[in-house]
Amino acid sequence: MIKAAINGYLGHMGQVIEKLILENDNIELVAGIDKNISNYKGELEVYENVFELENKCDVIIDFSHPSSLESLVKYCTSNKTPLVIGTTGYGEKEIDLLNEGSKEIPIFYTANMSLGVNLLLDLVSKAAILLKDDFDIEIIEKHHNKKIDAPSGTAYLIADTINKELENSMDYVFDRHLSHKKRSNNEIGIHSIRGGTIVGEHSVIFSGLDEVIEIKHSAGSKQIFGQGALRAVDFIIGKEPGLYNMRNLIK
Ligand SMILES: NC(=O)C1=CN([C@@H]2O[C@H](COP(=O)(O)OP(=O)(O)OC[C@H]3O[C@@H](n4cnc5c(N)ncnc54)[C@H](OP(=O)(O)O)[C@@H]3O)[C@@H](O)[C@H]2O)C=CC1
Ligand SMILES: O=C(O)C1=N[C@H](C(=O)O)C[C@H](O)C1
Repeated sequence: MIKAAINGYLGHMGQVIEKLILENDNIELVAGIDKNISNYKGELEVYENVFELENKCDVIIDFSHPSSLESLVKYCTSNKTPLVIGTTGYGEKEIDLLNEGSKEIPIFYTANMSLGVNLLLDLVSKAAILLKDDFDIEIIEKHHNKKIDAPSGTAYLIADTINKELENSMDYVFDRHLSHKKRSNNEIGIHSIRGGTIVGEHSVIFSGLDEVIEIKHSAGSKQIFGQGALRAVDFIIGKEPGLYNMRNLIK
């Protein structure tokens, strides 16, 4: 049995993953960590600080907030505990922490744990290469009204995947606020919508002369992300130190 702890346990994804672990014969949930546990009345051991974890676990699953990454990486590197991370909203500081930490432990990180979005990444890569000279590229992402970060981690992941295929020649333009000039050929427009209970939608629009291609993924439930995270748990156990993502898992 793989002993797992969840950081961000009381959050939406933390609760979805707890239910999925209960149905999983290979993984056992041994603890939770969250920022504010004063109202918590459940039976699982839950801590406010990762360093309070009493039983060493085999893996920590993190769906929380960028502010917790530093202590997570410190704890996991000290205890040689692999990490599976789905948290988004990371900046340069957090990416540096991931790169440094992954020299000592295996870290699985992706902004989107669904299989579908990872297929979409392959499709948009191919489309970008074929269409780059004649089509404008725009990304629209839609999420629920509880989401803190914008644009979504997945929108950045899509933009970065396209940009890499196009030899990093593209600039990102966000929401076109109060813009009074035409778009240029070398930009990717990124737009965010927030409302209600939308689980997560990402559309990549390639617009050319008299034709438009739209490649779209819609998440119907948060379970698809949770299931991806549990696949990542199975994958990461026993791996050498390094930074892994869905491409490593799916291939
Ligand atoms: N990679 C993927 O496939 C997916 C990624 N995500 C990402 O996962 C993250 C969490 O999403 P979701 O569960 O919907 O968000 P929630 O806000 O519902 O849950 C986050 C939880 O983490 C807690 N938290 C905040 N700061 C810390 C901290 N420093 N240490 C420990 N816990 C902390 C929050 O507490 P409090 O509410 O008190 O602030 C909350 O309980 C987001 O970044 C989201 O974008 C979400 C779905 C899929
Ligand atoms: O916050 C969410 O809910 C989601 N966040 C991820 C992101 O920022 O891309 C993935 C998914 O779309 C759901």
